[in-house]
Amino acid sequence: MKKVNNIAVLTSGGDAPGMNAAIRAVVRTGLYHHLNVFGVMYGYKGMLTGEIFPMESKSVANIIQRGGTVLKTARCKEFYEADGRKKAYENLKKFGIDGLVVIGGDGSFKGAQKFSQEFDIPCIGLPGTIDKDIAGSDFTIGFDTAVNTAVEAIDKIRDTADAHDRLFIIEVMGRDAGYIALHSGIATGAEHILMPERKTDIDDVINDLMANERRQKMVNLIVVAEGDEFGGANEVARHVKERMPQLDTRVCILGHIQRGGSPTCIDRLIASRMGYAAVDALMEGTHNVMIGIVNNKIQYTPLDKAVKAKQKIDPEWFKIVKILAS
Ligand SMILES: Nc1ncnc2c1ncn2[C@@H]1O[C@H](COP(=O)(O)OP(=O)(O)O)[C@@H](O)[C@H]1O
Ligand SMILES: O=P(O)(O)OC[C@H]1O[C@](O)(COP(=O)(O)O)[C@@H](O)[C@@H]1O
Ligand SMILES: [Mg+2]
Repeated sequence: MKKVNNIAVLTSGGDAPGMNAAIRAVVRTGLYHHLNVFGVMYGYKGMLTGEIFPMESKSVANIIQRGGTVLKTARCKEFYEADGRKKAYENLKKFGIDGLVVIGGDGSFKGAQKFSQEFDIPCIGLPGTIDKDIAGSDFTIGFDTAVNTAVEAIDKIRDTADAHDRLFIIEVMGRDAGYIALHSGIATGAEHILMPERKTDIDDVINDLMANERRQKMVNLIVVAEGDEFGGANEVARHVKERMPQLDTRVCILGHIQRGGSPTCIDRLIASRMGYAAVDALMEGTHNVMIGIVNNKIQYTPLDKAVKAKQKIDPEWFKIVKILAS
């Protein structure tokens, strides 16, 4: 059964709440199976600089509830180049590492895919990103916490919007994916949700705002994903102010607050389960897959498929938004 002896774990790309719970699960499961477990600091950057150290059970004590990542994270330019990846491989080999768990987002998986094609170190990916821009899993580690943070913030914005009869245009994170916008927008009763997966029709937005004004619905919330092709909250606000200068319009960009904080129960659960499954996968000799959870079951997706196929948003959601905000 045991195809590996020395495994390493790292976190890469944007941090996400629950990454610590995933690290803990990988370390403790690895030790349970008598593997040597190494931590790599700062993602691929630490592989290049050789910041690699042995981990024990107590290295991951008291972290399940903490946001951020105790292994730190980074975006690493050198890893895009073959020379950089070779240097990283040589460093891993110095420690005899024969299996790697990469906790990160789509970019990290692209890197892991290249690395595992070039060298004889199998990689297992765990989807750790607030954006949920990865196929092969119903949830990504950090998404639920980020959405709940956004919901809490938007609820507060609604209070002040209501007090002043204002339109608020709220920008949430999501570089290429609108899931945070969709989930937080529906959960807070937003009038419009704008996201990269769907072309923004600004006339439609303005027409709705005009209709709301006619029927004296004065509080309006528009949630925009930062990656919306129309240009984000400021751009939307510029158009609205031009066409409806009488509206009292404000912009609020939620920003990095969405990346921090104690992970929700869901994020801790999926991180723990995925971390455990990652070690299983390495031990049974499975190579270069992402561990996902689909319909509450662990599912393996080849790394290249996880990053290529974007999750699709069911158009019915937009109908729901429109009906419920009417
Ligand atoms: N196409 C690629 N080839 C090699 N390495 C990559 C590639 N894309 C991303 N990476 C590596 O993964 C790191 C994290 O990717 P990034 O897109 O910033 O974050 P995330 O993994 O959260 O999506 C990058 O800084 C880089 O080191
Ligand atoms: O913290 P940075 O480097 O400014 O990156 C911001 C980006 O990271 C994210 O928070 C998460 O994206 P990744 O998971 O791809 O790292 C995006 O929503 C956002 O666009
Ligand atoms: Mg990404």
